[in-house]
Amino acid sequence: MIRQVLTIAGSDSGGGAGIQADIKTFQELGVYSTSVVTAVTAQNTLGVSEIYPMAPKAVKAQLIAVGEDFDIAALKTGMLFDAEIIGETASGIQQFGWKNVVVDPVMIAKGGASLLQQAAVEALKEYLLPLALVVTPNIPEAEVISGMDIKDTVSRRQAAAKILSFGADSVVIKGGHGTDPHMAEDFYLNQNGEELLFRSPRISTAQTHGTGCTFAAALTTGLAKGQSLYEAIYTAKQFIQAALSEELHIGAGHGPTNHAAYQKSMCRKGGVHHVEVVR
Ligand SMILES: Nc1ncnc2c1ncn2[C@@H]1O[C@H](COP(=O)(O)OP(=O)(O)O)[C@@H](O)[C@H]1O
Ligand SMILES: Cc1ncc(COP(=O)(O)O)c(N)n1
Repeated sequence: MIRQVLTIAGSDSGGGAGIQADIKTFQELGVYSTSVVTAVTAQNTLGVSEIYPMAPKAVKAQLIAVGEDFDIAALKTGMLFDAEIIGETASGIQQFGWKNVVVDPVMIAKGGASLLQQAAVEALKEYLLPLALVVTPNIPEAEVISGMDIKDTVSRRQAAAKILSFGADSVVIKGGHGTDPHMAEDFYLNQNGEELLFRSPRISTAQTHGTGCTFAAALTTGLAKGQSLYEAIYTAKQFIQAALSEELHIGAGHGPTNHAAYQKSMCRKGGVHHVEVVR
């Protein structure tokens, strides 16, 4: 039977991030996607113009509809917007006993719009992080959650450890916002103190809308298929590398990544992107 996954996230009318990026990624990687919409954003590659959060009871009703009928092998959360929606999300995950929970703590869109209310950060730490198998902040999000500045590899490790103190099994601090001009380096740390670096050549492109959502969705797919966390992160890194490599050039701003590029690269001899793993 096809593996079933769930994304709990916001809608991006521009189609590059949020629920739309997740569903495209799930489809490309061969799992069946269900979705719980937390907010509707009016958004394109130039930015977010308006946000309409769903009523918490509408989020709850969607969670129950999915939970009562589908066998969810893994799920990801994205834009959750406020503390009430975080509360409903955490309750739903607990009610249905869902495992393989990937928390992408979406806070700020690339154009600067706030996708999570400041007051909700505490709710995220208290209710959602303890349920996470892995939490995938980018560098600014990791700084907010940990309350620490990340300026080098030492402070990155310290921030990761602080994030784990809120109860997630593991963390990946994504490196898209890093300062290394040559490498996009994602740092993994788990509760046993095991750490890994997943490194790919940094691609010079402005077509980066939805990179975080796409990476987390690919990771979620790997978990749903029974891959180890290591394999799932590795494949997700290959997926985003392919999606950034073959630009679509859509829209006038930060364009979307190319969700079809990974499958195309699989069909080409030597086309799959190499990821360096440093232990
Ligand atoms: N220019 C780039 N070249 C290669 N990989 C990138 C680039 N930008 C981001 N990535 C990768 O995309 C994924 C998402 O990272 P990031 O952009 O930090 O997340 P977010 O979209 O949440 O800000 C990570 O695996 C990161 O290493
Ligand atoms: C609805 C929604 N969710 C998430 C993001 C973040 O996008 P990114 O993956 O580029 O950080 C977004 N812009 N819109």
